Amino acid sequence: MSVGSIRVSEIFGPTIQGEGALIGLPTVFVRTGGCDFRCSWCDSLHAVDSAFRDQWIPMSTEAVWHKVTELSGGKPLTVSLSGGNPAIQPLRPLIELGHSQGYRFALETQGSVAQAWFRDLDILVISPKPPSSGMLTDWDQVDHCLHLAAGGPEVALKIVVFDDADYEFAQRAGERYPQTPLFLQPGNHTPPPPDDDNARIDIDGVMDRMHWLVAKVTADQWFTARVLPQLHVLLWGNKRGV
Ligand SMILES: C[S@@+](CC[C@H](N)C(=O)[O-])C[C@H]1O[C@@H](n2cnc3c(N)ncnc32)[C@H](O)[C@@H]1O
Ligand SMILES: Nc1nc2[nH]cc(C(=O)O)c2c(=O)[nH]1
Ligand code: SF4
Ligand SMILES: [Mg+2]
Repeated sequence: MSVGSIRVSEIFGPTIQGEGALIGLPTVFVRTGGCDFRCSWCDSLHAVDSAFRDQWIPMSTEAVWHKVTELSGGKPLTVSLSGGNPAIQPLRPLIELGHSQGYRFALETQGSVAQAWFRDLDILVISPKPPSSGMLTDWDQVDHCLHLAAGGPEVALKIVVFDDADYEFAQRAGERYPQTPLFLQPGNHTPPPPDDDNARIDIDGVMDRMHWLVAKVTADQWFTARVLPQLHVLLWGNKRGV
């Protein structure tokens, strides 16, 4: 991979942002390839598992930007940077280029890698990984991400919840960052078959966890938490590129 190139798994859209603070907002996704985590339930393994490495294309900033402007018809919108972990890619020049043309940038990351350029984003979504993921969250790194973003983007936390232990993890995150909007997202259990466009999902399970989560936050009087399903999963299941 040449210096400065971005490892891209897929660029798609416009679609709507299906998760969290920007839910429903039209967006183009740039999904980078490669992740320093391997969550047990990751729904984007095609951008994580090295078995898919041959599908990750090193692209120049200009080439990525050309595709984004083509998909958006040159009309500025919010670009969603996801992955994999987009924080391990050299994205500063892309953000700079897009801003010069009136676009906005949202980035989703697990909070394991902090970058000075987080400050240049418009929205930073940190999604610390709860126990069910099998990953360990390093809160010092999450603190560092928030520290570097201070004075820059809007910041939100988005925590996937499958069970009680995950819910308690989310509560601790809420206590640690009382000023930061926090979104709870029910987990989608179905193992994602990344190449199956008609991938079926456990919609009943997602809905059960959604009901359960609403009951939990209201019973606990956790009145600052926001509970949202993955809208794109409700609409399109595990289909890729939507
Ligand atoms: C695929 S990740 C990519 C960005 C980054 N690696 C991260 O985890 O934040 C985007 C979002 O999808 C969430 N996610 C992944 N698999 C999921 C699943 N099976 N059910 C619900 N949310 C999931 C992640 O927790 C994260 O908030
Ligand atoms: N529509 C849509 N919304 C999303 N929000 C977060 C996504 C992701 O995989 O990062 C995602 C995605 O893949 N599609
Ligand atoms: S951190 Fe994000 S992309 Fe990486 S394995 Fe976990 S959910 Fe998937
Ligand atoms: Mg996804």
